[in-house]
Amino acid sequence: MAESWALAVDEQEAAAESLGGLQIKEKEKEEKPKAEANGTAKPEEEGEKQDEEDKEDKAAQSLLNKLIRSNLVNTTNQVEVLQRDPNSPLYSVKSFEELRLKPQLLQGVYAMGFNRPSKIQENALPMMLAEPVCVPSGSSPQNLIAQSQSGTGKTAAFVLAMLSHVDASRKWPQCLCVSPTYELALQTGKVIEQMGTFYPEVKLAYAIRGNKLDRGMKIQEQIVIGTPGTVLDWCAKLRFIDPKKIMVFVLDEADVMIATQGHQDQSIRIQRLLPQNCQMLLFSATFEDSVWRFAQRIVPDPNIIKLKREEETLDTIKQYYVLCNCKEEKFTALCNIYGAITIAQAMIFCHTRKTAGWLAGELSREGHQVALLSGEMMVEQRAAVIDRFRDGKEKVLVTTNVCARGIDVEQVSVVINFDLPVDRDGNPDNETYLHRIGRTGRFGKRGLAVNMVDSKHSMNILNRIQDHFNKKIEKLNTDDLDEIEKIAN
Ligand SMILES: Nc1ncnc2c1ncn2[C@@H]1O[C@H](COP(=O)(O)OP(=O)(O)OP(=O)(O)O)[C@@H](O)[C@H]1O
Repeated sequence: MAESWALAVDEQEAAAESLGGLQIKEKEKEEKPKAEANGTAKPEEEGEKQDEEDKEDKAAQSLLNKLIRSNLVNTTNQVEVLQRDPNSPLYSVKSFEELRLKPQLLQGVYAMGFNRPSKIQENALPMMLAEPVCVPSGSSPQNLIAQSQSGTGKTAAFVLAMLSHVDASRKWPQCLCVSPTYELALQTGKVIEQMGTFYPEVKLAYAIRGNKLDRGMKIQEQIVIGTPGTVLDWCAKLRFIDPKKIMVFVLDEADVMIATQGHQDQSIRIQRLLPQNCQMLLFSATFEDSVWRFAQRIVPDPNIIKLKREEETLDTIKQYYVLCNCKEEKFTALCNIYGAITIAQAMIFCHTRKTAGWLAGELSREGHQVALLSGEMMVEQRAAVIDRFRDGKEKVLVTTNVCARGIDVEQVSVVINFDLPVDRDGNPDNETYLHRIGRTGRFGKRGLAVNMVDSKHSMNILNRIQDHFNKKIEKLNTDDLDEIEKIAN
């Protein structure tokens, strides 16, 4: 059985490599990047301590979301629009034709399988495409700050705006896009290349570490995408780009940007080099005060578009807890649950990598097809594991919270908190609890959540979670098969 577990891991890793993430991985090896952006582990130190250091990594999470997302996130919420000039009519479009795009771009949009603009695109696109971009000095173009959760079509929107604004006959950079990390820049670059498939005259350059150019060179590509440090060097120190000729400046993932030391200042310094009539566009998945303050420094006189996140609720979830004394007992309880009810697919959350690894091994020995998401995996490997699980190739996904934050696997109806979610100070992490087991209105299917409690402390955590949501979490006796069977009905 141990071999089969090892085989399963090999298989998962092989799947990850075939994803094409390899290219990034090799580059990373060459250039010895910091561990910050790619979700790779720090040098191997055994044990729980390291797991605790396994801190949330916004950039890695954002990349993971991009890698596993193939569709738009649907939301029933309405877009809020604040126009710079409240007297001007509010334009929104329901089709891409209405935007009068260049035929090559319309073809690119349709080839990507987009039939109609997403909610955020309906309002953002007409604003961003409003002509002329280069307005006479004295007035400014339509600047935009847009916030909506990941997967709502922001990247596609600003890529289309950049491609629409370039003059392909001019051989110098006209659009500049900054992304928080090397990997995110590559990912957005791919979207630019894809959408521009039928517009080959427009070229793209990557201002990212490792892309060394000869001194004195001038970039001829019309669009440049990169990370703040390299973009700033290329504009200011090395002068590969004449910032005064930039017409559109995009700052993507502002919330991730400000979480990285130095990026905020570099972005502001880039922005200061740009001409007054350059269109400034800023995108963010979240909009806490710090992001808002940053946005206002980068984007003068903005239009603002916001789309609220679809809230998750516990209304359609049956919640239980099981009392145990140790992890072995928790495992037995889990086996009893599996023995009593049919579980199509389940996600199991552990606090540490070590527990997750142990549990995955035990489950595998019991004959389950198990997928393991672990912190030492590269983001591309994690994406491949999630893809396989979504395709039903494995029936159980064991993971730590850090790895699974923000991931939606719609078909999962059973969630097991093998360890309860706590924050770094050991207090209940209500938000994570809700996110693990909650459902949005769209997936209002019934779900089942089982919490394993193994100490007074975790009982206390559970009680506090229960009080916070004001929803009863029932006790379940997993030694009583009849009782377990009932919860499935
Ligand atoms: N109008 C559209 N119709 C159909 N699919 C779309 C449309 N716009 C974007 N998509 C697809 O939806 C997914 C999410 O879009 P996009 O990456 O632009 O969102 P985002 O808000 O930028 O999210 P993230 O910040 O995670 O990148 C992508 O797979 C993209 O190809």
